[in-house]
Amino acid sequence: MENIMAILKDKIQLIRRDDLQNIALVGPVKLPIKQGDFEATFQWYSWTTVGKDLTKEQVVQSIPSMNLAFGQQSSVLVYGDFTHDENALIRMHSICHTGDIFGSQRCDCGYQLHESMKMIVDHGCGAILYLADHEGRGIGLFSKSLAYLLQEEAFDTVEANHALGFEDDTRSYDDAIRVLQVLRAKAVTLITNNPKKLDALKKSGLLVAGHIPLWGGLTETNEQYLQTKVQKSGHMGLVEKLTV
Ligand SMILES: Nc1nc2c(ncn2[C@@H]2O[C@H](COP(=O)(O)OP(=O)(O)OP(=O)(O)O)[C@@H](O)[C@H]2O)c(=O)[nH]1
Repeated sequence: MENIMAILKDKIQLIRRDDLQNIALVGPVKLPIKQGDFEATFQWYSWTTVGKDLTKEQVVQSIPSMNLAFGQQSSVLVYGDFTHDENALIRMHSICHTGDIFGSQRCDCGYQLHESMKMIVDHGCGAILYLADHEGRGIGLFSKSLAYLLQEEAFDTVEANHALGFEDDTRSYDDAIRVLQVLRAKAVTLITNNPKKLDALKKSGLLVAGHIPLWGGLTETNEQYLQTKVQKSGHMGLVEKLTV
């Protein structure tokens, strides 16, 4: 264990939460990425919650019994000198198994993920927080498949969540913000169309320089989904762009 801790100790940070858990943040791990013509090397961190009293060594010792493959862990891709650069773009991206992995055209998630990675690399500095417990705006993947079936019967995305007994949006940004605060104290510019994400950042006391809307990837199959976000969820941006 001593040998292992000599390697890992400086790569693990324990971040305080207000409850009985802490966040264990691990990284950076060098992550070279290639997506078609796009290539860049990011620094990657992952995090999970752990018992409040655990030391770094106890965290490492307890991971085999934590069944982490059955839960969801979030992560962050960092680009450039994220701590010191004056201007950093960030994206808090809610996991979308169908859009991000399969390239589903029922939503714009895959487009937003890949476009924001390019924007951050073009800008020279930033981070993408990939929030793994946000699937379906917080209802989970299985429930999202049920919601999609209802949407095929004329429910919109918000109505489908409600019909299944969920709130429209139950996502929390608290842990992501705590991680962000460890990685950077200077102001950030958020890539989003969602005012709730912007409010969460501002309320946390984090310095927010502004936001950049990201509309695109519009198709016949996601047009209604995007319209509903503008009409019912208050998403900001260029509404006139929403015509295929
Ligand atoms: N419940 C539900 N969730 C969906 C649907 N389509 C995409 N999602 C999820 O919606 C989340 C993304 O939320 P969006 O409302 O698209 O966008 P946002 O994150 O609020 O805002 P942006 O920062 O502008 O992307 C992801 O977790 C997707 O899995 C759907 O039809 N129903």
